[in-house]
Amino acid sequence: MIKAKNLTKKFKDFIAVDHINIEVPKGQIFGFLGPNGAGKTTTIRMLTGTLKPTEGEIEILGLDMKKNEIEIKRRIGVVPDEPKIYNHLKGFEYLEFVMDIYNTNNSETLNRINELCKAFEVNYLEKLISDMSHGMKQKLILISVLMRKPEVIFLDEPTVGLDAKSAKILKELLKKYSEQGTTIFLTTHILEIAEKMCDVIAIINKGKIIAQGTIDGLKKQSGSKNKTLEDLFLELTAQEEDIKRIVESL
Ligand SMILES: Nc1ncnc2c1ncn2[C@@H]1O[C@H](COP(=O)(O)OP(=O)(O)OP(=O)(O)O)[C@@H](O)[C@H]1O
Repeated sequence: MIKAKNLTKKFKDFIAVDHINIEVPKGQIFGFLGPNGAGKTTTIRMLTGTLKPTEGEIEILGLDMKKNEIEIKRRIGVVPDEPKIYNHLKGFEYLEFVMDIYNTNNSETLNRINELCKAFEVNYLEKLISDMSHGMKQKLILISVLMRKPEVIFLDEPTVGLDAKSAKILKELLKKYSEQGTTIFLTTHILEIAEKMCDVIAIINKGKIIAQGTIDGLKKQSGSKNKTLEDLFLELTAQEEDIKRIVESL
């Protein structure tokens, strides 16, 4: 469903994403982890057609991104890390706008909006987006994506700004959708989310994928099944010694 081959992005001389390979089959929840600045958002932007790669191939839903960008964009859903949406619109106007773009202004979608609003306790669709908090905007974007039931969903740090109940509902919903065949690609800094939700994870560091597999598989490779994902992540990204040194110096 999601394939990237030798995917690379250079910003002038700086290599933000360095020849990475990713393959996510239908119905899988794929977790993309990495320290700040590792290249996660840059990768998502390339996979979703908002940033042109410097090198490499992308295939989504069996379609080549170079030839079928519009078709891919029509069939995927993207929840970006920053909820940048039209501030001058009210919540319901934004949802209507998205329904018009995707040509899904029908009773089925309206019913789904109602259900999703109830689930995420969104009772502020009359408010202007400019007057909404970060979490309120995040929930509006989530609804605008989930209401369309896209076949592939990309989420960049989706639980940031969400209260505990909304975050839990989102996690449960994503699991349910994946069981129904939706393919999910998400980034998170919350390793517990990765551990509980993801079928497969990849860890990116300085633009390169340094580990990829199931969490159990990665633990086995590291030689200790008792390690937590946090231990494994810090070890692989060579941050464990740094942390010891920093804490000792404080
Ligand atoms: N438009 C740009 N121009 C120049 N450099 C960029 C640009 N976008 C991203 N970068 C750089 O590419 C690197 C990867 O950034 P990216 O946003 O992909 O990281 P990330 O893994 O998503 O980080 P975080 O976890 O902090 O969100 C960073 O060093 C960043 O400064």
